Amino acid sequence: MDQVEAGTMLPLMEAFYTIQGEGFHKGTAAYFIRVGGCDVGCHWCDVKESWNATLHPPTGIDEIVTEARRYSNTIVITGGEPLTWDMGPLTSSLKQAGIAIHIETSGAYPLTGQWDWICLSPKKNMLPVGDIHKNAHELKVIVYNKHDLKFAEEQAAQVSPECMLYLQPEWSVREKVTPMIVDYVMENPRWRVSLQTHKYLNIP
Ligand SMILES: C[S@@+](CC[C@H](N)C(=O)[O-])C[C@H]1O[C@@H](n2cnc3c(N)ncnc32)[C@H](O)[C@@H]1O
Ligand SMILES: Nc1nc2[nH]cc(C(=O)O)c2c(=O)[nH]1
Ligand code: SF4
Ligand SMILES: [Mg+2]
Repeated sequence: MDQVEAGTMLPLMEAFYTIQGEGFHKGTAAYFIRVGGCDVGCHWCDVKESWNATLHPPTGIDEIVTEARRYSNTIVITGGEPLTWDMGPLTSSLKQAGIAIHIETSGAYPLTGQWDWICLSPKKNMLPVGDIHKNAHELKVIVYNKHDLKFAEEQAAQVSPECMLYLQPEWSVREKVTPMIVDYVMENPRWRVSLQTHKYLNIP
């Protein structure tokens, strides 16, 4: 559909008001907009239902923004992979409404849109493109095994000096990898631990 190509409609999977569970803004209220479509293919992805964009109805950005502003002055755009789509129209409309806009992204597609906070969560199987590393406010690497710590350092070498660094256990192996992350952060205090606290709180 032309309007989805243009970013004036987006395949909307769900939108919900909750507490940001992860990373730097953990613990703060925000309205989440989950956009469908992702072909990065992380085998442990916790929202595989988001991958097929055709299952999620093309929704006009005016409708998305009207709903969002009823809930919060902070919006997190996630997915799926939001950068699959042109984020320009949605983010300029949210900006006009005076809303702070955050993104959760793998960076696998070119960065579009205007952002107050970029959380980059790079994936080995489809590396970030362009210069998103330089623009990231937060680097959040998911740790599934020991090799992911090496990958984390390779990614950290590409971000700005101000970028916050997080290691987040992959949920299904959290009991195994969390002790390894704890030791790593104590030895490398540039890094911080990020937990998916919303899953412990039983909230979306
Ligand atoms: C579902 S993704 C959507 C946004 C984007 N596609 C990305 O990967 O950054 C949202 C966040 O959840 C993380 N995530 C996904 N599955 C996870 C899992 N099983 N355990 C821990 N974090 C996970 C991702 O790395 C990302 O930081
Ligand atoms: N509460 C809550 N916090 C989150 N932070 C990042 C999430 C995401 O799926 O992008 C997420 C999510 O799904 N729920
Ligand atoms: S990039 Fe994000 S949405 Fe896509 S498969 Fe990986 S974790 Fe899931
Ligand atoms: Mg999530």
